[in-house]
Amino acid sequence: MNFYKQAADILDRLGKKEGSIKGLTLGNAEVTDKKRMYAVICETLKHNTTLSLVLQESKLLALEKKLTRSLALLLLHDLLLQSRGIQASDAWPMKQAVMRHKARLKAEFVKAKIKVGAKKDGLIEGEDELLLPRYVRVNLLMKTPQQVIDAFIADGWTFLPVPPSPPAPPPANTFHRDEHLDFMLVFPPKSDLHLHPLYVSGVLILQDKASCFPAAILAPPKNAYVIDGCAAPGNKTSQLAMGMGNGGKIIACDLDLRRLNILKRLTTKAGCTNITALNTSFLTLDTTTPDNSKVSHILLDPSCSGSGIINRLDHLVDAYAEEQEQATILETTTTGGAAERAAAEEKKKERLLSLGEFQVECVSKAMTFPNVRKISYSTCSIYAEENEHVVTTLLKKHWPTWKLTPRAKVLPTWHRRGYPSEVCDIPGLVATDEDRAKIADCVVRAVPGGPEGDLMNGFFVACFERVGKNSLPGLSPVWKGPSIGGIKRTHEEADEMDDTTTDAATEGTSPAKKKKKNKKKKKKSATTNSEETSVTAGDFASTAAGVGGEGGGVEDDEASGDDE
Ligand SMILES: C[S@@+](CC[C@H](N)C(=O)[O-])C[C@H]1O[C@@H](n2cnc3c(N)ncnc32)[C@H](O)[C@@H]1O
Repeated sequence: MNFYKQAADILDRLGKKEGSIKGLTLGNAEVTDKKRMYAVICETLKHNTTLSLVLQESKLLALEKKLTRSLALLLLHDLLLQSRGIQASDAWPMKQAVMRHKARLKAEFVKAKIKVGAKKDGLIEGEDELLLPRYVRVNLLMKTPQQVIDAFIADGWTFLPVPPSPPAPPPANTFHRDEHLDFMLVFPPKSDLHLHPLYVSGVLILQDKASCFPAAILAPPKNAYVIDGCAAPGNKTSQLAMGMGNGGKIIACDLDLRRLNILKRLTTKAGCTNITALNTSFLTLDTTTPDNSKVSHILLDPSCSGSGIINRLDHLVDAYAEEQEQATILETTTTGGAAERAAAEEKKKERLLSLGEFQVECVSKAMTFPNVRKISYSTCSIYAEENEHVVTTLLKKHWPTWKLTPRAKVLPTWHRRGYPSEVCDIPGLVATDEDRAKIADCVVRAVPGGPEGDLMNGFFVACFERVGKNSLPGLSPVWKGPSIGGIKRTHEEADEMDDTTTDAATEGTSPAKKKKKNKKKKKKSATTNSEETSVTAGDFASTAAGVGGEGGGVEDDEASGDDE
């Protein structure tokens, strides 16, 4: 396809929120010159305000009926802002349609820049930046946060002992520790650390805060067998490895070989030595192999709409989408745009439903591993269809064997929880507002952006725990218990039940031996529990070290693997 037509198609899809900039350009197999495409899309979006005004004032679309709005914007961008002009054959009718009005368009561009207060290059001040902090995960496999803090202070940075209040990005040349994740440092927006020796050597991992939540919540013990089911490009995998101190074993599975190769490169750079990368579908894994049947923890961060991801440019997509919609309404004479809007809305709904089905399938598959006890499910989506609705469907399907891990063990000090209004009814389980609120409280959300948002990408995490193998008629749902205490009691019951289950294997041993074995088991379980708690709940409250490793990773991140 002609480069400009393909670019126009991408702009249209961005306008309909069918993906993110990186996903539709760098991550798009149909695009051959990915870097050029990414640059053209970014630049056109950055100049959208000025170019749209040129389009409107010149009435180009009315004069040249074959031009679409997105194609016209792209061609105007190259005509007005690129010294080399439009890179297409002079015989191409679309180029001719623009070039016929070249003088007029240039004159309108001069006027438009003055009108919108744009700088010399047609860019409005501040239009290309969104002030999110630069989050940096310290790779605890290599250095402690204090060592990194000292290194930055030695470089001339000022360390803030407490984060700004109310929450805001740190001012220029200052940085602080994150208040929820002890391995995380927070720098001012636009801090470019790519050339910093600590980044180059794998000590610093550029990873959004929210994307560190799933591995921190899952927090497998050091010797565990773990699967990261949809792992590439691998920031959450390396966070798991970090939290496990390179102990145990992590099977990192991804369908996409190119992305899996990025995972291998990144996790090697990060010094991870306990990861086996598998290029296969998580959905087809054999749960009965010797390794897989030992798996106790699974992290699932499956493909999603990516609607929560913002980077410095994604806010421009929002503005573009809005303008696109307005323009469609104005330009559509027959239906006033209503039919187009309804069709686009329907398409979006279908896509979310199909993503939701895939996500349910992934978690349901995870629940079939014979010894799995804990599963974290996450998306970088803002839509309930991929979040609360998926969780409710899973509870409906798998209750009472699986329940949600209560807030006390899921980033308890993180304020933003699920939306109760999006928790669906489950007959016999969820019926009242109180039920819905309790379910919503178990899960974590992050609202993208700032200042109203959480100064990070939009995100969602839920954690499921197996209640017991021989479950469980009559066990109260956690949120129907009398209090948080009720939740705890349910956990203890579950642990006891697992003990009972394991006891089946000790049948035939003498009572004395059995007693000894049970004692041993109790001791072992205490050790395991202390390993788990050392990296989970309480630490979030106290911000003690080791919340469970570094992780994150954004679906679209390509060459670097950074969460940008
Ligand atoms: C959101 S991304 C994962 C990001 C990753 N967890 C990180 O933090 O770097 C989703 C990944 O799921 C992979 N995927 C999609 N379907 C899959 C399947 N059936 N089995 C395994 N991986 C799959 C995609 O290739 C993509 O790399």
